[in-house]
Amino acid sequence: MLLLTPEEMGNADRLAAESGIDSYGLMIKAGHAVSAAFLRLFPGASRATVFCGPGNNGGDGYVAAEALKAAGVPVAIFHLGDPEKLAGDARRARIDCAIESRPIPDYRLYPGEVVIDALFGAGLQRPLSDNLCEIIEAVTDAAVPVIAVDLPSGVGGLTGQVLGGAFRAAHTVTFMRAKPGHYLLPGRAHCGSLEVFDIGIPQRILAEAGGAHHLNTPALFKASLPALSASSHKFRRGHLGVFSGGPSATGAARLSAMAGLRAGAGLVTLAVPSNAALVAATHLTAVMMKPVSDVAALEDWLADKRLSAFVLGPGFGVGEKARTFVEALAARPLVLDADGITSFAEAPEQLFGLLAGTEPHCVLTPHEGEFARLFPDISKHDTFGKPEKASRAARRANAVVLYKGADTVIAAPDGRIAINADAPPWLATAGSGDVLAGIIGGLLAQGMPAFEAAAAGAWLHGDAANRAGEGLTAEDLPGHLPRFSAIS
Ligand SMILES: NC(=O)C1=CN([C@@H]2O[C@H](COP(=O)(O)OP(=O)(O)OC[C@H]3O[C@@H](n4cnc5c(N)ncnc54)[C@H](OP(=O)(O)O)[C@@H]3O)[C@@H](O)[C@H]2O)[C@H](O)CC1
Ligand SMILES: [K+]
Repeated sequence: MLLLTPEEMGNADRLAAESGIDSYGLMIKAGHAVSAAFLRLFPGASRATVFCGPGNNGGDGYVAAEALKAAGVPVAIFHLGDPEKLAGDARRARIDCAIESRPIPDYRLYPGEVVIDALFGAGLQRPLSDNLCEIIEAVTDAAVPVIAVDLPSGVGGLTGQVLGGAFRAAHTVTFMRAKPGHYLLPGRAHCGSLEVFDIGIPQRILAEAGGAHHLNTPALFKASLPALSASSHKFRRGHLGVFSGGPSATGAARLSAMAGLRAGAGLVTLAVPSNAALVAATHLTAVMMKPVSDVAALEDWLADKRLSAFVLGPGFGVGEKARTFVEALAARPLVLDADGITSFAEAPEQLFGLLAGTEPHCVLTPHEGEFARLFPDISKHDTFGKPEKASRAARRANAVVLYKGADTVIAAPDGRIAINADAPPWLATAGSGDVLAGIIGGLLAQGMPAFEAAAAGAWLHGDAANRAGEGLTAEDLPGHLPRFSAIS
């Protein structure tokens, strides 16, 4: 599912106009979609209170106001800025709207009203003024239902960040394609239910205008998911190696290993330091075990070319051993998670050097804190949204970066970005990240390319959590992974 950034949507508008499509016709359809949503969702409203901004978002608001009046709804319009300065389609929409408007400071709460927020959409440039924030706060505190046009005003369509303040909509009507800010946090929490309305811009124009950002749905990775065939053999289904920590820290790696097996790897081996072998062995059945205490033992083991992917990080321990192991593994498909990432906090360039110059085959899975350790300068950039941060990090590391959180973003060095928005809050539980690393490792082991494996891993992880339901523990997740053939 393609997402369009506000800039790309602007390009689509321009291309549509150049191809002869009437831009005012698009605005009419947009405004009518908003009035239809109002009538459908709030048929008993005492008044439609329409806040109209100084650009085309405001234009949509004037069209909606006029349509609601024609439907018999009492309407009050409050404008921001000098309406005489409106230009283009927005000016025309105001002229065609026979309702007197008042300046926004005149607004007072009105019992039973429903607000249409048409202040800013794609054109939001800077934080809202204090005066506007006060009005938004009054509306929010009074629990007045809000329908947002395109985006709740104050939410950045590219980043999902709130600039100063933002409406909390019950419903958002956007046009043609959702924007990243509808799915990234905190924007997602401000949108309420999201309606994507087709105002008639042709698909070929949308495809020409955008392309980098996608919502993470199976359409993005389904074609690359491993398929079982009659000739499948456990060796053909790949061999995943998962590195364990010492005797008191084998649990995290065991979670990864089990998840890798459930994700379809034909064989999974837990590589353990010798002093942890007994502890690990008492907990393993289908997962095999191999003592690998130092880099010499690792290099011996790596001579087995059937080993097709690795997970290093969960419970491994931070330090020199992790760095030397990654040095030995860097040319192979690898998920680097947790301690594996933190081990490079003092020398991120060493890691980037190891991964440079090849087809990207490594997946880094940092949460916010780990991301800041590897990419401190990128992480500090307040104006970058999560996709831009992940994308810059992916280019720098020449690796797929899966930036974890309630709005996980997956970015490839070639610019592809997937936003994962289906994970339930109960997925934030101890060991959940270890399972995610294992799923991705299991998919890499079966030959899936790194970006698709990471996107599929994040989606499968969320899907398993939804199936397992509230109260799950990380151990429950692998057992709830869906059959790949059942994913649509
Ligand atoms: N995408 C489509 O196919 C269609 C979209 N429509 C609607 O159009 C808007 C985008 O319209 P645009 O005019 O580009 O932008 P906005 O209306 O969102 O906002 C621009 C104006 O707002 C001013 N602005 C920006 N930020 C602030 C702020 N924090 N405080 C005050 N004013 C602000 C900005 O002023 P500048 O000084 O920065 O120039 C502009 O005046 C899209 O969202 C849809 O709703 C079409 O109607 C249908 C087709
Ligand atoms: K808006």
